[in-house]
Amino acid sequence: MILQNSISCELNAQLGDFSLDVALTLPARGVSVLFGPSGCGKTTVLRAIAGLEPRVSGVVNIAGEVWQDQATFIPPYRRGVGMVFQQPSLFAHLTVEQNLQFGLKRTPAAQRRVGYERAVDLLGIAHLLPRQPDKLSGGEQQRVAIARALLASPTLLLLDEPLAALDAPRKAELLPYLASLNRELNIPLVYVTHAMDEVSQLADYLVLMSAGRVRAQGPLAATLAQPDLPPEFADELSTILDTRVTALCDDFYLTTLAFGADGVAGAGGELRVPTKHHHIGQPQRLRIFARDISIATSEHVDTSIVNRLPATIAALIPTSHPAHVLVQLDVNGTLLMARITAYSQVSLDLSVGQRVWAQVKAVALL
Ligand SMILES: Nc1ncnc2c1ncn2[C@@H]1O[C@H](COP(=O)(O)OP(=O)(O)OP(=O)(O)O)[C@@H](O)[C@H]1O
Repeated sequence: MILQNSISCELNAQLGDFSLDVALTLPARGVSVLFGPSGCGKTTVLRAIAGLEPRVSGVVNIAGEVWQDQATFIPPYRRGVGMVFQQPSLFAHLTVEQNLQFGLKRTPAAQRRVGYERAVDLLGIAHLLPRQPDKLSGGEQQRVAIARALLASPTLLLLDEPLAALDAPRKAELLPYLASLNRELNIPLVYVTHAMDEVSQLADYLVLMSAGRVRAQGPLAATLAQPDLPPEFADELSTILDTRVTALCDDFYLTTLAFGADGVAGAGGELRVPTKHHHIGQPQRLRIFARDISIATSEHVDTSIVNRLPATIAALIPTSHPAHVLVQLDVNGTLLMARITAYSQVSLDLSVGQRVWAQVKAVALL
């Protein structure tokens, strides 16, 4: 089945003291990430989509196909979802190759959407095929588990904190493989995490959850730039920028990245960041937290802050915290969001339309 349009869920449950009441509309392509603190109900939503939570009532509609409603409950084995969990659950007595063959045999040849070679190649596990799972690192085991799930040709791949059990280097090793699944395959991913670095690197669509409710949802960049993010997510407020490498300064190990309105690199402005194996012309996505931009009414050259951008104040927006104000900045057509104190707004006498300098204190490369 080719998925089109959307994955739509309305889910309700009372599990002891915990109540779940969510309505989601996820695009049926790309990576949708459910993000929120521990215990907010992310896993329960994922399991309900897979048909593993009979206690959850409501509607699960996958691109027009009803998996659950008042009259219907398609059993899990007929939903054709692939699941990957925090702990890779490989068969210990089988080699990697035999584990993969197990996934492959679950789907008749005519219905296969991912070939064996392709899955092995995508996850970079050809050299691991003869080994037993206990001879693999945690990250390698997880790559095999993902390949096995893919080989069952799922209509939807559900990943529940697949990196949570890994240390930082293993996590960094696995993230690019997950990102490539999105680019290379036409299988929608729904990904649960409480790690924001995974969100910004993987998500096309973001759902912010807390206490069994959806607090915000939408395309990644638009959701993170939403001025009215609920207080528990206010620190996440940020601008995602798509940039292109325009210069490399080897003396100081700095890369110049140009961004622009309508995707024209350089039309908006330039940022310099510590070099990370860049080459000229390379696309690079950035995240700039609103709390990492400060504002000056004149250019400060006597500062260690490398990135200073001339901007116009497009909007001044109160936040749920009285100490903070959001400043929407227009940098030649690209909008950046800054968070400053209400005290600074008053003492600098900031107003909409004013020309200022945005001082960017930190940039995260995604
Ligand atoms: N059978 C149950 N009885 C009572 N409460 C339950 C039951 N199953 C789950 N819960 C509660 O439901 C809430 C949501 O759990 P869930 O695992 O979905 O959260 P989560 O956001 O995925 O958390 P984590 O990030 O820690 O995995 C939790 O507070 C949990 O204690």
